[in-house]
Amino acid sequence: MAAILFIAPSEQLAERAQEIVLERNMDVSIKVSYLEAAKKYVEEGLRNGTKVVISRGGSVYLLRQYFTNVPIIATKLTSGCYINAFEKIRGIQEPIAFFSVPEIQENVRSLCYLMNVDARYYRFSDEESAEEAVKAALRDGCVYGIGGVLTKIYAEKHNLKYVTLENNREDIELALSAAKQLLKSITDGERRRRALKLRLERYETIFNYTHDGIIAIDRQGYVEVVNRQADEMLPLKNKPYEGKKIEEILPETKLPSVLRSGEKEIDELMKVGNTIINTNRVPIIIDDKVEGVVATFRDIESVHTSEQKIRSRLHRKGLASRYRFTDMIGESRAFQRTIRMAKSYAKTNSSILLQGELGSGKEMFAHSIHHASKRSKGPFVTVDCDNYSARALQAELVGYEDGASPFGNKGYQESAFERAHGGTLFLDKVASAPKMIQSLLVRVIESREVRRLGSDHVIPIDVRIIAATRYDLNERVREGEFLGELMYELSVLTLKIPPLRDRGDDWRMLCENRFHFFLGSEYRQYAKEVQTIEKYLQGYTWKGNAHEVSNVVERVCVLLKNGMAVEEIIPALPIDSSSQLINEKVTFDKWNKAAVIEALSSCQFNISKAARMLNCSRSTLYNKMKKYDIKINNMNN
Ligand SMILES: Nc1ncnc2c1ncn2[C@@H]1O[C@H](COP(=O)(O)OP(=O)(O)OP(=O)(O)O)[C@@H](O)[C@H]1O
Repeated sequence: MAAILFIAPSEQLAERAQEIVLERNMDVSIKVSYLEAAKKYVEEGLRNGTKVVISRGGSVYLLRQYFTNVPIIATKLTSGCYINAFEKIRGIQEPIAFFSVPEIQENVRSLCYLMNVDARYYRFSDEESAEEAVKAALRDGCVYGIGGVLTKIYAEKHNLKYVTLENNREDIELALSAAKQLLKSITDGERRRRALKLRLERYETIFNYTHDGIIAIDRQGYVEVVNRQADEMLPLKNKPYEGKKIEEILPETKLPSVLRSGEKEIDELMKVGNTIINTNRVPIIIDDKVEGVVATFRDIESVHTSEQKIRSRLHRKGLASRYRFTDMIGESRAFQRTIRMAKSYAKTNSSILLQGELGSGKEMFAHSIHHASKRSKGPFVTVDCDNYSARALQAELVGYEDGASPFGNKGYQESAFERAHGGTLFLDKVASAPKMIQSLLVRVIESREVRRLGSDHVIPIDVRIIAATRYDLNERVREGEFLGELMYELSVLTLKIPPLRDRGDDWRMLCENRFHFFLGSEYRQYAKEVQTIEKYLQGYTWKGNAHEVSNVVERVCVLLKNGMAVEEIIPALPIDSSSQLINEKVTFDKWNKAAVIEALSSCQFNISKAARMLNCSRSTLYNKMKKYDIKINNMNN
């Protein structure tokens, strides 16, 4: 069925319409029918793509009542249609009946008056009233009836002479043109609606699948849209939200003030329950007028989660903890007790102060605690407080905005607290932090917020702090070197790491581990020498703890690999000042092979540094190395 359906009440009208349709090459389905019978064609047409219906007279009236979802165009009877009819009734003196559904047109009335026709006008609306109209005409003494096909039926039934009005070509053309135009605007409208729907669906998808919550209000402050995320993130009231005043759904809102000022507010932070939400409020300005405001909301936690995912991918090495408790070597009761304590601390969220001598494993404990904590998937950030000047340490800890770098650097820098958000911040050698940094730390830790240098807003942070020191902080506080408040903040839990000398045979296990590390596959070759050396080291107090174990073993390995005999190496081993062997070491000849190797290895095999240490020129040192056949390639292999 074509998009235009023409229902002609008579064969004659159908034929005329067909002619025009062919001439104009139009796609129109033409059916001959009227009134009730015409309904089935419209129904069929609607099922098969009909968009516009054309009909005439009473059928139009009836079809419009039945079908409200399709436009029904009427072919109008213009005055030209009556000319033929007037030809037929010329000279008749008796009354003539004019039957029609709408009010008879004024021009027909004028024509009757001019032609001296005694005209009577009868209106009807359906078949029943059509018959009644014919009967009334007969009662009124009418001898002729003029009208459409319906009243013709009753005129014939009641023997009233009748002239059927037929539309002329012009009427049909008019109706077809109107139908064509209407069809165009319907299909255009449908296309536009489809495109709009598609666009809306696309926006709706973006709207509901973006991580941000979105609320838009119109210029009067009425809510236009609220997406799913905003609904979940904010304590909104009075659902459904659309169409309500923004204050009704979000009482504390600042959107109306943006509506008034027309000024956007970017990166504002607001607290909703325990969640910190980052908000942007942007006015929609059209032709210099504020037409509404769109606000986006982002849960800082989720920002950090996605940032962390990216960050941990990019800097996996830098931000992830490097050690686990299982990496720790030591079976002494003292050490095992410390590990057990550290493991129980790991389960909490409190600050931990690690106190232990140089090289006792504080950093290793900090990593392991982080790894065993609920924050293990978050970052582990280390700040060595001994490594920076006061200004640099401040910049490292709190960061700075673009243009606020204390060193005139371009761009911004995130604070260590931000980088550690959701994870652990390890403040190593915390006692080295200058006083002004200590008070800054107190402020940040207490408020759990950090403000970058040059910034006017604070960033909430969720960080567990582990600090390390080799000093007794209580003493430092007493001496006025360390802020009492900071010590209390940091030492909610304290872990004292025992020195190696109090850990039984742990030193031997560490030595073994290091020998394996430095000798690698050659270990078995030197097993006897290693045993002798370990025996010799028995009782040494290891003031530098694991650090010192590692350094001594590394040096011994270099000497062994250079073909030195154990007897030659023994004088190069560390001894306690109380030991008698000290004199042996002191008299160690500067140009002895062991002394040259020791000097080289303690300078990481840097010739210039070793020469300075031995107080000789580089070439003298080269000569000695040649003499003793000392090679410095692959020393660590
Ligand atoms: N129990 C242990 N098992 C294995 N290796 C250890 C152990 N303790 C320390 N180490 C190693 O010794 C070195 C020094 O340890 P760490 O840096 O943890 O000590 P620290 O107390 O933080 O030192 P510092 O006082 O210099 O900051 C590291 O290479 C570490 O891996």
